[in-house]
Amino acid sequence: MSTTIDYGKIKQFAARYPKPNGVSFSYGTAGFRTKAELLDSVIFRVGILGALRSKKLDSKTIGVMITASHNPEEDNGVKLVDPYGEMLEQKWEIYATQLANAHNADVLVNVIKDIVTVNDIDPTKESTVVYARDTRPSGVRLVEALEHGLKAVNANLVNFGIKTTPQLHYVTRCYNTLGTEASYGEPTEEGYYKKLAIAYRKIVEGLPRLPKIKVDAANGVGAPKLRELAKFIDEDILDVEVINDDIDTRGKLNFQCGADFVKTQQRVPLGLVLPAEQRAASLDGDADRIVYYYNDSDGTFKLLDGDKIASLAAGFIMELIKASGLEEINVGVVQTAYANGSSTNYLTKVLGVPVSCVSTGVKHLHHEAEKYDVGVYFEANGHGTVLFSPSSQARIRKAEGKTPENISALEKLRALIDLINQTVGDALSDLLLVEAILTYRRWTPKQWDQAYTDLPNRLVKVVVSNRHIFKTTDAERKLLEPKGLQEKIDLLVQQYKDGRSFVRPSGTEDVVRVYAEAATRHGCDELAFKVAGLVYDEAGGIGGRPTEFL
Ligand SMILES: CC(=O)N[C@H]1[C@@H](OP(=O)(O)O)O[C@H](CO)[C@@H](O)[C@@H]1O
Ligand SMILES: [Mg+2]
Repeated sequence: MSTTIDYGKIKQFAARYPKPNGVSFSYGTAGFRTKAELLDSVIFRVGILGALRSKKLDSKTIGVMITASHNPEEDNGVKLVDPYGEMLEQKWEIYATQLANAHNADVLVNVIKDIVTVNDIDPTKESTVVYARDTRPSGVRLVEALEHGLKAVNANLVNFGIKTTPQLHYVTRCYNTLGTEASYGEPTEEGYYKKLAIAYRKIVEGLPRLPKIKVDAANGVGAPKLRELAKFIDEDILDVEVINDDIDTRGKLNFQCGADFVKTQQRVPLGLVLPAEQRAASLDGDADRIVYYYNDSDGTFKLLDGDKIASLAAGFIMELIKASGLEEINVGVVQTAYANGSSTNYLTKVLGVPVSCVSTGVKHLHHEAEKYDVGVYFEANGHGTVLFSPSSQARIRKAEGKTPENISALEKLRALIDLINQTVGDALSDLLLVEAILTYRRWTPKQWDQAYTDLPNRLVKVVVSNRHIFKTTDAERKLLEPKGLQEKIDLLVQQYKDGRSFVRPSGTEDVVRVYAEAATRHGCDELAFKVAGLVYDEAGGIGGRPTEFL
């Protein structure tokens, strides 16, 4: 089969995937995401872009994931994954947007020609794309559109089937490191489970097992995959019950369950009976996020979110590094503006770890975390992981340790390097990470929670006529535009003890998000709804002013 680009063939294929009229697409924080019925042409074109990216990068394998994560079942989305499992390079996001918006086949071909010329791509190079989808029914049709895009440019297709998003990131890195010194593992689903299971055993072996954990899988792909993973881990070291595991009944995916629901509603998901002081966790629809929680003895719901996980992980890793006798391995934590103020305070003041704040979106966190020897990054919503730099990995693997304490800590650090999916936040890998730390520390969820108390916080959406007029600075914590709005927010914030509030346009939904926190629940809610009211009134609110806005 010829590998070169045949523009006539592209035009023929493209005719089957006309761009819908009157819609404009944009490759945002999480790739393209919208109603599934609008996405056929977009995904067809993403196939073409994936192949071009592979050609550009010396025929490395590129990943494509079809999912809309925690969003409603009728939505879908797509994102490209670079060779080492990272998010697509930012410069190429613009090409994705240009391709998606080309209004006919001729324009499409011209955009492709431009990408080839500007990037000096050798069209005759081979290209390979590995792809997967979540359990959404629309995924079947959209995978076909992707395959047509790939065939239009004679790419090699590797269908990875129904998988979690982090599994696709994992396998992409595995393919590109196969047989090298940096080999990330076996490029199969089974290889993924084995790697995690072996590492988990190394940390918890010989320690008393924790009580059973219930995991809400959001009726998504996490359900069968967690069950599969559990098969590789003996019951004597992990006791897990998967709930909300119905991936066949329409309308159930993420419906009143899952990590996003639990985080935003601050209550247990549908279908979960949770006795006091027992821990449970929720995954999101593509299993790249996880949050923990429990009910206190008086019935109060307590959330252990991404900030709590970051604090738990950073504390544990710092302790191991100290015990290992290795010197000068620095640990840092990366958060976004949505991190609870109490968590930042705990990390900096109690753990004494440097914390950086970056813009929302995994790529920003990941990039910043790479600057540390060990970079822990988590979004408050439960997406995150830990990155060990190549040099810190080499040092940890090489060190022999002088004392039994050194040796034991080094063994655990080595196991952590394998346990943690370093390509991207991974709910299954993070679940095992948290379970391993809790087992090691013999902590109940309440003991874990005692590190610090979250400031009451609230997230509110405001629907406006054009969210693109909102321009931010300072890791999205301040508004530059609309002019004058930030000053008014500042005046409101000053009225509340420990008050903090910021406004930014969402990168995944057509809304503006308002975040507020303050010393009391009443104060926090009042601040959030006053700022939301301000945004609605002064920046083009539409669709009726919600009654709770002040
Ligand atoms: C407040 C919030 O949770 N924002 C989420 C959401 O982004 P927005 O740009 O806020 O829509 O989706 C992103 C992708 O999943 C995730 O990275 C981010 O944390
Ligand atoms: Mg997700």
